[in-house]
Amino acid sequence: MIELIDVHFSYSGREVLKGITLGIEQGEVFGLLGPNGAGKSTLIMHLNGVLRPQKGKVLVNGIDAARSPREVRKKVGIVFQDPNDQLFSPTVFEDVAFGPYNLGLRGEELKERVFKALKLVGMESYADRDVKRLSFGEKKRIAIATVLAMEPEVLVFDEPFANLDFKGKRKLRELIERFRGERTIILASHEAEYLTMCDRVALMDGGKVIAVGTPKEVFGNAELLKSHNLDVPPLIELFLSLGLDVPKDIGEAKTKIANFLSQSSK
Ligand SMILES: Nc1ncnc2c1ncn2[C@@H]1O[C@H](COP(=O)(O)OP(=O)(O)OP(=O)(O)O)[C@@H](O)[C@H]1O
Repeated sequence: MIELIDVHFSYSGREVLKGITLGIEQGEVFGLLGPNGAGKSTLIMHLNGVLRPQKGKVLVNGIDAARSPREVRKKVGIVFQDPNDQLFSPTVFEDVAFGPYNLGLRGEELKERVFKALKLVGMESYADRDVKRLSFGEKKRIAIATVLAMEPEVLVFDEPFANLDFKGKRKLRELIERFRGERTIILASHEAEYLTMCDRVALMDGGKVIAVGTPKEVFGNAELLKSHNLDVPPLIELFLSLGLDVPKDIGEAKTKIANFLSQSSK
């Protein structure tokens, strides 16, 4: 679905992407893990042609993102790290309606699309609210809804869990599970904890891909993570030390522990 081939990018002569080659399959939940400044957001902005590689290529379903950004933007929806970069209308309804309106939706169809997206992030009662007066976490959930309302095939989330409360994080996890396999989902974070639900993870640092593998393969290498200034969450460390696979959430962690205890008592 997405192919990055030797992508290089510099800001004012300083190279921050140094030859990224990466393939992401259709329907995959893919994690980009890397410390601050690794180049995750810069890479993400290449996925819909906001930034263009100075060398190399980004292909979405075979379409060159730099050459056909308009076409690619219909396929790839990006939720930016800071919702203030994404929200600009007076009310929540208008902000969420903006994308589908531009896709040609009107009347009841538009209204249905907006409320469907708001419901997915648990914000349907916020439609008439003034965007400027929302809290940061509320804005973040609305920013997610603005992208969901366009129903893109690829959903990209840059640090989506940061600043969300318990309910916000739960809703986002539910959303990812709901779309698993159906849409391609890319999650960027500097915290491994939020990427355990991924099918595969790429570890990035210094504008390069250092490793790609399952969460077990990548997070299992604690020394590698620490050498790139990344924390190994205690829960992951515990599971790996017991020889168990990394659970994708607390529900799976409970099941794995229960099975482990029943096996050990036999
Ligand atoms: N517009 C810009 N102009 C100049 N340098 C930039 C610009 N945007 C980002 N950078 C620099 O590029 C490098 C990569 O930044 P980027 O935001 O892609 O990293 P990141 O992995 O997303 O980091 P974080 O986890 O902190 O969001 C950093 O050194 C950053 O300071």
